Amino acid sequence: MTMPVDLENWHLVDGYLGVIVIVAVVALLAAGGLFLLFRPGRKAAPPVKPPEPPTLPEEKRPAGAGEEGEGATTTLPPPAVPVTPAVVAPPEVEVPPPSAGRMVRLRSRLARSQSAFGRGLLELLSRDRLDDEVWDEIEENLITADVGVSPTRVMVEELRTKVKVLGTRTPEEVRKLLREQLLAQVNPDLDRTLRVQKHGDRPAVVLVVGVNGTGKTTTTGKLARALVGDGKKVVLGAADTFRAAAADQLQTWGERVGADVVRGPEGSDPASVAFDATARGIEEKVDAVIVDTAGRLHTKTGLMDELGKVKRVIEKKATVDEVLLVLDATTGQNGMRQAQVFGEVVNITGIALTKLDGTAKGGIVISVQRELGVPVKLVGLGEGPDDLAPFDPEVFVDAILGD
Ligand SMILES: Nc1nc2c(ncn2[C@@H]2O[C@H](COP(=O)(O)OP(=O)(O)OP(=O)(O)O)[C@@H](O)[C@H]2O)c(=O)[nH]1
Repeated sequence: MTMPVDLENWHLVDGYLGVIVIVAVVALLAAGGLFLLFRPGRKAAPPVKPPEPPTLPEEKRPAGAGEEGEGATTTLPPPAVPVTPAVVAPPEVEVPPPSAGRMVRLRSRLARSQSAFGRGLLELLSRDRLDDEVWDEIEENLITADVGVSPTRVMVEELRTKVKVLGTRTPEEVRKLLREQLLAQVNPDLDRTLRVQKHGDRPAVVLVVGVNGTGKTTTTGKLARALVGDGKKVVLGAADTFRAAAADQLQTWGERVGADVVRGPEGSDPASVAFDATARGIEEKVDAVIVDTAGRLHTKTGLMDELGKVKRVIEKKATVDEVLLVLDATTGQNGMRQAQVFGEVVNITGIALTKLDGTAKGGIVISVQRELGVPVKLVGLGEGPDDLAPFDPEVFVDAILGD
């Protein structure tokens, strides 16, 4: 039996079939897509990592950080360790060497800076014929070394007479002759004792004056060290209130040898610092109070007022035993003029000649003593803390002659 074919509706059947085929194709495509998307083994997109916490470089990392054992899941803070307060050791107090024999120890430095001057003179004086030209040269050498005009004339006259008497000279005789002359000019008979002896209960007071930059503060500090080295007790007064750094500098010098330093605010009255330092010295029964002053050379009257007041105020409590003028040996004639101004303003009792290691013009010892009528008591022979020595004329002259 055959089914009759409805030819009239055939086109309808044909339309349904088309739709079914399209739906089937779409369904297949969709299934394929899903398969591709979720097939086993397909790599998933990397998850977005949360930002890592910042890390410290190795040496800055706190101890224990990042050292947890494997598999640790939680990080506990390390147990609190009780903090022991750090013990701050008091600054070590130094014991400086005594002042005696220092110039001998520092002689090589002196010889290094001065022997050219001595060698030149010895060579000239050893010549067979000493005519006027040679004598002029000798004179020039002495002037160049800052011996000063009058002492040079005196020396040349004396040498001329003695050479005439001697006639022919051996090198030893020449050396002896020159040594005598130089020593006579330096004058070994001057009293170079530093007045730092206590008066009963009261300390001696040393006032340090001079132009800034000459080594005034350094010399004050070095002197304190030398006195401590000699077994004395010292108080320092930082009356150079003009420059705070000067007081700081002095404080360091004092701390190193266990000496108290009295200071005031920057710009305060130097006289009041000097007064307080003297009072402290009396209270602590020290041997010596050393007062560093500003002594700026604005005007002569200004300087006179300042130093005069400092001195008067100290004298309410003690006596000023020593007024030390600090003079830079390298400044030559300029330094000499400054020294004269100070000499007119205060009664200088001694000279501390600094930086003698840095100049060949050692003749300044002779000229400054002559100009001021005051002995050189101390010499600075270097920047080291113990490079200040009591002046010894014989060691000085021998160093010039390269002995
Ligand atoms: N070579 C050498 N240098 C020295 C000597 N004495 C001091 N000086 C140096 O000179 C410089 C000036 O010294 P200071 O003590 O600061 O001078 P000052 O006169 O006190 O000057 P202010 O501090 O401005 O008041 C420093 O560098 C010292 O080390 C010395 O005998 N020889």
